[in-house]
Amino acid sequence: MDLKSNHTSPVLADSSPMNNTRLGIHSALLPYSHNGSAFSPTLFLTIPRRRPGILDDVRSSLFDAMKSSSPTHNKLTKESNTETTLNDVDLAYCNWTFKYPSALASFEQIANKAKGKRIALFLDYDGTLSPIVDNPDHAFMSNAMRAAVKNVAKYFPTAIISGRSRDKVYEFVGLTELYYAGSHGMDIMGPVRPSSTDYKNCIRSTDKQGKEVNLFQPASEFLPMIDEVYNCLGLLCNTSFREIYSFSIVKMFSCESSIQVFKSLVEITKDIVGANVENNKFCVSVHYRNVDEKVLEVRPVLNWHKGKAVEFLLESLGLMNCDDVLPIYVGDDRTDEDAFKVLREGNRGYGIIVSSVPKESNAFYSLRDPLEFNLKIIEPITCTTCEKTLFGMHVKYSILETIFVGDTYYAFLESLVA
Ligand SMILES: O=P(O)(O)OC[C@H]1O[C@H](O[C@H]2O[C@H](CO)[C@@H](O)[C@H](O)[C@H]2O)[C@H](O)[C@@H](O)[C@@H]1O
Repeated sequence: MDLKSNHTSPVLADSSPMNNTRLGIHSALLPYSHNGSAFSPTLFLTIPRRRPGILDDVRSSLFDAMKSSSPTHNKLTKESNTETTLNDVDLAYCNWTFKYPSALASFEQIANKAKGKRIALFLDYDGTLSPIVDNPDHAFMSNAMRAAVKNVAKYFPTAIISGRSRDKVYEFVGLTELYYAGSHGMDIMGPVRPSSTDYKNCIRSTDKQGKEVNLFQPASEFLPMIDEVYNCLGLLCNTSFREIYSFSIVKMFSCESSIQVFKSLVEITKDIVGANVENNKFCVSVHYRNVDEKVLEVRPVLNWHKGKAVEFLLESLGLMNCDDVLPIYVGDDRTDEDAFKVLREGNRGYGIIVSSVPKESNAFYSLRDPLEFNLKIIEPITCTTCEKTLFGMHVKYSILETIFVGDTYYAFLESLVA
């Protein structure tokens, strides 16, 4: 098994591509961010001076580039009889979907691929099942989404893989029928594996309902250090983070010790006020999205990520290397890319990226926002011809949406539940 921990230091990672100020800090890194931007593994701190950030510039130049290589979309408005252009943002998004087609529009293609296969569904939480909101404690999923996920899980093994702590994401989702992986897959509670001896730190345990499960925590040796970092950051936030008026980003760095992390953060963020620190058990998130949609994360340097968590769960479910299994992973941020990549590289399944802005991804398909990913109603249907009870997904907003009627529809559904 390819699980290596070469360092005992945690990593601070962030997605901002800004580079105004550089402060070198020792370390080996894992480049993680929540915003989908890739960055080079160099060490520096970046402190942009003004809002809006460079992301806006990048975005607008990207849009300009797309626009100039696209046909002009003009339309005449009936009322004013004046010419108006299609909104630039929509146009850019529209162009992007040539590369990452909408999972809704491509349902037939997905359905074809799923024929005769068992689907295994992996879902990210923030930005996928819940909308992104300012306060991380208020990222609630809607009841409709919960009901949809519950229904999906009746038919397909379904797991949530989140950067949150496993307990926290379970608290939000509240469905006992799912498998949960927290801390970006570093804390997995899954089905009892046929053999857990090949994974260090994989133990038998019981879940909240007393059911026997496997608990895999590949980063458990980092726990004391992460706790220390969390305590330091918590103190820092209480004292100096009051009201954010300027914008500082630690692009990414890691240190010999959490004390160094703490000292660096004090220095970098002394003018920043109002941020919020979240303990995700094996990771610590420092939120400063009130300046921009950013989160800084401290996590162990460990060759373990959401892609590995998908593989681990597939293996635990006895679905690994099975030709008749189609894993689907839905996620929205940089950490989900590891899972998309695993599915794409092995030609095993489909990643679906939830994004309202164009960005490079290893996913195959896209969805615009969590509202579009509403698995709404999935209900058993009785086929009028064969009288078998079938599995139905036929509502407007669903990645698995189907509007088939008649035989084709039933044939597809039958193969799904076969
Ligand atoms: O893997 P995920 O389930 O997507 O979790 C990733 C991070 O999500 C949360 O932060 C993000 O959502 C917050 C609530 O909408 C938002 O305020 C923040 O700006 C986003 O980055 C969560 O709070 C983090 O701990 C997770 O790592």
